[in-house]
Amino acid sequence: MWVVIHKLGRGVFAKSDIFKGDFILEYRGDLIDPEESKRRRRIYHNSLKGFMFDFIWHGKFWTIDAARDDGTLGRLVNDDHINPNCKMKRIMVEGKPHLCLFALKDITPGDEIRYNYGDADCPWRNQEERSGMEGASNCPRSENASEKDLHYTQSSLDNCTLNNQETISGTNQASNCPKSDGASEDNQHCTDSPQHDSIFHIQETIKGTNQASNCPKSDGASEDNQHCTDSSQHDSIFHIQETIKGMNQASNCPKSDGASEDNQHCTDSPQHDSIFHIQETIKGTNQASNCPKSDGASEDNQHCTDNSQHDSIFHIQETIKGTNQASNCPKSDGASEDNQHCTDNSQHDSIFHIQETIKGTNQASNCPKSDGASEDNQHCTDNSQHDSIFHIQETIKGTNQASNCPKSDGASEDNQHCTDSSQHDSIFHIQWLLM
Ligand SMILES: C[S@@+](CC[C@H](N)C(=O)[O-])C[C@H]1O[C@@H](n2cnc3c(N)ncnc32)[C@H](O)[C@@H]1O
Repeated sequence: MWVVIHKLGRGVFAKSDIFKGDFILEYRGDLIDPEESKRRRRIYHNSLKGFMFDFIWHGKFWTIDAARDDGTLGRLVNDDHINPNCKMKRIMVEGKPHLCLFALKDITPGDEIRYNYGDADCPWRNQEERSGMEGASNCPRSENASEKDLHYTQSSLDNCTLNNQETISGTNQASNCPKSDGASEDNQHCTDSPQHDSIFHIQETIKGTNQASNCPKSDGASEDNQHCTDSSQHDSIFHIQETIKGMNQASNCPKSDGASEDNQHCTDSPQHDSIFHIQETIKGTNQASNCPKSDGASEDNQHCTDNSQHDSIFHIQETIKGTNQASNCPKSDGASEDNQHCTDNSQHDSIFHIQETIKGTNQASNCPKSDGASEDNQHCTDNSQHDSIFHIQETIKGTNQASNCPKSDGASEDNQHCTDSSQHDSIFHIQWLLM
């Protein structure tokens, strides 16, 4: 069972053991100077100011602005100034400061990751913790994130990223991964994309109800494609629990786990083949979505079968009480042409567009534009929406949701998964029953 924090909105929870001194994740965002920080604060809604992390560097206040939802988890870690289990440190990577979280103590599965935002004037302190998205113009702020600069190179960075991905789930981090609080500072290698693939559950609360999702079962996918099995909780499974009523939601991109080039849909920085199970309970009703069934696509393209769920990138566009969030298609960096479903220019067949209407506000997402994918893989073009794009339209509070089958305009037979005569297996119609 997962602890759900009702009043703080989203929080990040350990899924596996984390040990004292372990590097946990980076607080990622735009590094901006004091002038730019001031400018953004002038125009940001209060709820966004809470994602601006100030710290001193070279005698000035700099800011990491994580207001934009880039899918990373650092921005979702909550404050605890009394009993934090981790600490933010400033790490230098190729001359630029990065903010990285390190465990102050052993953290066990189910614990919420929380750090002391600093001496800032956080409005929720000295009073009962209350709903999180109220103004927090000076939180988080660390006035002494680190007393001295620790310098690292890109290669040590990359090396550590790899080790983190390989070792964190239930085991110690590799020896060259960053360590804190006791470990030599020399070992602190903060990574460029240190989001940890195996450990977090985002638990969100919808009016006091719990949500949980389980790892999909894989039983017959080729080793190459088997990203989530019974025995190994896969790094791409995210549990997204959402809090509606004043909260934002975010989706996170899982990291690549070393799929062969053939299956490398999302690598390094780009997001990865991911299985999302979004289960939402709103006012006591359950909703569930299931993996689409495969209809005979070539092995090469068969990313989702009856038993092995599929590499899916979710784009969750959410408008909650007038605030938009958007996530963008990950960039592909070297997937073979055959499998390159999401490139700089052509988004991928597995992109989910989740449209949610909450409290009467509409959001819309559009089909990604394709400009250069091979015919074989061109699943979503200007004219033909692709078979694997999910349009989940959700209306909360008594309205209907519907999704339509995309129209095909000439994609090769191989890829034409949704036609007039055969409703395609990858289209989900998710309808929510409310109240
Ligand atoms: C960096 S975000 C953390 C993620 C946030 N809970 C969310 O759902 O987006 C910082 C914001 O979370 C909320 N928050 C963080 N720690 C809190 C706490 N201890 N009590 C109440 N609200 C908190 C505040 O609104 C703060 O501005």
